[in-house]
Amino acid sequence: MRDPTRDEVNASGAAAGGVRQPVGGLQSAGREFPRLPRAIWPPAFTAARRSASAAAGERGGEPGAGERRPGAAGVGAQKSPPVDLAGRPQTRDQILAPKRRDATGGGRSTSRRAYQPRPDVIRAGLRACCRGIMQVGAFSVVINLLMLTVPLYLFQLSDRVLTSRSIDTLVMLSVIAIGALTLLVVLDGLRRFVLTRIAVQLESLLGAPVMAAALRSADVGATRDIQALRDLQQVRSFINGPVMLVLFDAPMAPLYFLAVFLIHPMLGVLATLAGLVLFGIAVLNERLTAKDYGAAGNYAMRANVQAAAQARNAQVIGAMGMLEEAILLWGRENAASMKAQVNANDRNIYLASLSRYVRLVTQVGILGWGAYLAVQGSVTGGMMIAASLIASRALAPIEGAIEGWRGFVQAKAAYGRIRSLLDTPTNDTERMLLPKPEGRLQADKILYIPPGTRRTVLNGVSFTLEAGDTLAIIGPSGGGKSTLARMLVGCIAPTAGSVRLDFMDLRNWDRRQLGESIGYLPQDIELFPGTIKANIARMRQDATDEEIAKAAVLAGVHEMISGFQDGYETEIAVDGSPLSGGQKQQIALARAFFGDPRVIVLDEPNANLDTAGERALAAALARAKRQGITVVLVTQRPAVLQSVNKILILREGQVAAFGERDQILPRLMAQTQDEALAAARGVATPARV
Ligand SMILES: Nc1ncnc2c1ncn2[C@@H]1O[C@H](COP(=O)(O)OP(=O)(O)OP(=O)(O)O)[C@@H](O)[C@H]1O
Repeated sequence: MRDPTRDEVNASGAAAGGVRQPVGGLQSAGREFPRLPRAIWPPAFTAARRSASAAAGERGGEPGAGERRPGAAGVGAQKSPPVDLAGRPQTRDQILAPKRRDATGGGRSTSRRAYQPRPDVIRAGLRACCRGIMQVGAFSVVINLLMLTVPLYLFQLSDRVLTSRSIDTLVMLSVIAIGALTLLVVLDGLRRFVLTRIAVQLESLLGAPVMAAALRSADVGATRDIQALRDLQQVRSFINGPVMLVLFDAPMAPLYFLAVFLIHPMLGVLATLAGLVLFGIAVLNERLTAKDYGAAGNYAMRANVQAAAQARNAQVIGAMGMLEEAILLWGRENAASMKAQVNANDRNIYLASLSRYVRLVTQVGILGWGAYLAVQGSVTGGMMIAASLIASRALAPIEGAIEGWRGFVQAKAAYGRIRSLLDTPTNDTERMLLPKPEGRLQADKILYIPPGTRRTVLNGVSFTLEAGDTLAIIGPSGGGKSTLARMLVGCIAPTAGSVRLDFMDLRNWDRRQLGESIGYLPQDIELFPGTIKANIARMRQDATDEEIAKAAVLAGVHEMISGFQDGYETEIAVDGSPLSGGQKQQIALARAFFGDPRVIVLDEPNANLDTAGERALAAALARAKRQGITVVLVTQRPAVLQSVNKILILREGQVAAFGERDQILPRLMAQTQDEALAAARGVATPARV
């Protein structure tokens, strides 16, 4: 059987979540992910591949995952002219310009859509694994029957061979036993292979939806961070692990009890009683450890969040000698996690030891009672030994479940977190692609109370910008400027009211199309590890060099980039080096200008700029205006106000003033003068604008 390629694994990721795959499949920074090892693949994988292709078809004829989209050159790759699905050359506008679906729902656009996770992604994932799970179940039934080989062999040796002294019988029985054991080992290996692939398949199906959901939850300020990805790995390890095999073996335990009963009812009663005692211990184990294991997991999660935050702030920690405090902060959570873990582990060890003791005593008990019955002539010696071995086999899954309980609890908790993350309602239903916006931006009575708080951050904010307007949002610190900026680009949704682009509520835009029409420079700039050009191109694989250069020129950073030895190919590290703070800001500015956006929101774009940088920014704003791009900039610096035509003053979440710059600026200056005079006289002035 042919092993699935990375593209196919990638495609299975698309199957559940409708993921738009990066052009070129699982490629990262020019490197290909290693192929999966050749091995036996369960037919479930083939089914998943088929459903993946079907899903790709459902999404409006997108090319299959891993295929190169026609015309997609990739950042830095050899460029070839884009062509449409029929092979006709296409311009970029034709590719990106949305095609409306006709009223009958036909003529669906081939333009890329926002990532649309399926609501039933977990169920789809489990369904795809169903066939593999059934295979493992079938293998387990046969394996558990074959497990009776050794007891039966012993029984036959003792009661048949030793009494008849027949070497032929011995040879025949030995051949049969070795054959059965060979089959057992092969099937056991096979079921482990299949489980490994089920685990990989589940992760490849859920990886993209979980990653998307994790990013989305981080977007709205949730702290789940990338924990969900760790959870997914935990679930995969569990599926691969020994406890999973125990779970498959457990349903066969009654068969063994029945076999002991058939040997002698009294021995069966003894084995069953031991089984009930072990079951009781298992229940007790669950009661005594679940809470502490849960707490240990939660503390460990918090410790990881602390560690990640500290890694991000490593320079601050180093520079200001905060290492001890940082370790203390992380260590507190970690210690709490370890304490809870030790508590639970201790109880688990006591109970696991008790369960082992019960099993061993049961084995001895069956042997002893068997010997008594043999003396009485009720059973033979071989039956006695076989009964002991079979009873031990019957009790093994319960004992294994107690020992592996921790893994089970942790995997269950991880799965629960993944579920709740994927079940979090999103606004990502499939949206009709709209005509390319012109840039008319409207905020209508926006109220914003951050989820989980009672604090009103924005209250009744309304304003309208025509395409090509340049608005400066100014106001005191904490007034809600950055929150408003994030809302204008659709990062957060208003609690009430709406933000509209070209009359359409941002929530009704296709997320990908909206993103392509918007440029955003946040206050805290993080560039991605990669080249300058990949960063400017928003990591898009289909960006052309021309588009990248155009964005850099528009943002006025082409000259600055030329100063680097490797120019656009300069590699940016995780910490942003070799770029300075101002240079990072300029690259992020070019990123905001990339791809012909119609609205650009810049949050303190000049915070790190020198005079030359500010001049470049002013020129960029002028160029944007000439191109009819609507620009909103949050600023604290008066210099940039010369480049805008509208000003909005935001104070305590409310619009204190909004209008043409030439009307607002004189009032602002008059107030500044009043304040300066009042400060000189030592009296406070009431806020006017
Ligand atoms: N998710 C949130 N939860 C609670 N409070 C929030 C949240 N987001 C913002 N705030 C509060 O809203 C207020 C406005 O924050 P915002 O960052 O928008 O202010 P700003 O005007 O941009 O300030 P600065 O000029 O200092 O950047 C702040 O007091 C902040 O604490």
